[in-house]
Amino acid sequence: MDQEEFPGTSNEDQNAAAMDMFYGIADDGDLVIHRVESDQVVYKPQRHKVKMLGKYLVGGMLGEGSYGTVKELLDTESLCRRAVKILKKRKLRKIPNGEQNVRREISLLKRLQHRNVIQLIDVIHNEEKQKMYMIMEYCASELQEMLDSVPEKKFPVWQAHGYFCQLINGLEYLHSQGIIHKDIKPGNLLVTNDECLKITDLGVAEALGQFARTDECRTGQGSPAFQPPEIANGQDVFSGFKVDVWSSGVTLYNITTGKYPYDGDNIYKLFENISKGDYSIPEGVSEMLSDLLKGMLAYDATVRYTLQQIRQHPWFIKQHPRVFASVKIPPRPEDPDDVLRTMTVIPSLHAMHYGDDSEEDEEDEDQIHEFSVPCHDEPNDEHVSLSFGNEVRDHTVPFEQRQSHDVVGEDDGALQGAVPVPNSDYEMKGKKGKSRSRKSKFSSCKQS
Ligand SMILES: Nc1ncnc2c1ncn2[C@@H]1O[C@H](COP(=O)(O)OP(=O)(O)OP(=O)(O)O)[C@@H](O)[C@H]1O
Repeated sequence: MDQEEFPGTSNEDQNAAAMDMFYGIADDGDLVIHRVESDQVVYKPQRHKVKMLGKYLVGGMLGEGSYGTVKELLDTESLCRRAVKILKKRKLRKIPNGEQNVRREISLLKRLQHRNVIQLIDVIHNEEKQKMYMIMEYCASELQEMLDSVPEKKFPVWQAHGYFCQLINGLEYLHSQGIIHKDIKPGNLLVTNDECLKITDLGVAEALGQFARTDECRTGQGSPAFQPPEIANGQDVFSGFKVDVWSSGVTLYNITTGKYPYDGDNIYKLFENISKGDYSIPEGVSEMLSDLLKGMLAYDATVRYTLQQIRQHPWFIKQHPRVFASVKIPPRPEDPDDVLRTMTVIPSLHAMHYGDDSEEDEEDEDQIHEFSVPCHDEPNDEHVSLSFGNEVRDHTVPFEQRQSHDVVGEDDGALQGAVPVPNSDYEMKGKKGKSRSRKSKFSSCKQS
């Protein structure tokens, strides 16, 4: 801010005076926000923190699970998009079987390679920070997120069929490797931009012994609504393969009808309903699909369909006409205009390749006065530091061209469309926040 604007006053006074200029108070005491044209807004270059994890450039948050956060990466050698699950060992210790589940998931994923099973690319340990990084193939969305984006919460039959066939392919591969997934559900089925389904989350999966003669299992820790009667009844020993067939049946039921075969207000009620075996198939479901669902949701696991029977079922074989429009991958909630879910590493790439103009920054620094206003979307605001060993770099470079909407406080209705711009430099500082409703750390603007 130009010191001459408010001579002889403290920074706080100047900020307050500047705020008055933009908000103003009308005669009736109401707050008035003065509209400022976008061409009057000049962005001050900001430092953008570029994070590297080995050869990977770290982008924005993709999601958060109970075990850790998932962020986007760019492999700077192959230029492949990747995802990293960041696991804090201290947090894992607080989750029942947390460390054991992660260790098992890593050891299982390491030996798997199939188009319909998520590929684990790399695992990085940071003993000093007690963190673990699981680098995986990048997926654009998950079935659950796609279902949640439409009011009817289901896919058209032809689209559901395409996903279901890929689920059966992936599951058949897992079973051929002696692995029971035990937690098949739409939330664990990721989708790539080219519609390839990937089974993920092998945290509660079980590998049958190398010389096991049956698929007998004794534990089930999957999501309750997808559990078969034998688990709901507390049976000691049950067929692992048939558990996956059942939960794939519940998944098929869900993605084609938007409903669940069994529900309940709590897990006890839900398990009671599952163990009664009393469910119905909604009206409008074709006879062919209804028949497949009944075969997959057979109460008695011994008569429940096998994967081979599913493959041979007429509904599985049928070419379903594409009569209804597909459910698309929705834009990320934090950026509704970005329908293509563009790479979140772009700001970092920009910062890396357009270099540092810190001279200008330093000149301006004395004139910057700070105040806090809510803004949105600052991907690095709560970023974990990824620097460790010699492998990882963690440095700061300015990010020159922030998007205009960065200065509009979308979290604050009062600021929508009306940018509070003083006629001198300002830096706005926000609070730390979470991925989907993150607040901007800074957005600054000056009036020319
Ligand atoms: N490989 C990936 N590519 C893109 N996004 C991913 C990838 N893996 C996970 N995600 C996103 O991150 C979110 C969290 O994933 P994660 O596997 O940690 O947890 P979850 O399966 O949702 O929950 P939980 O671990 O509690 O069962 C997912 O919902 C998904 O949106």
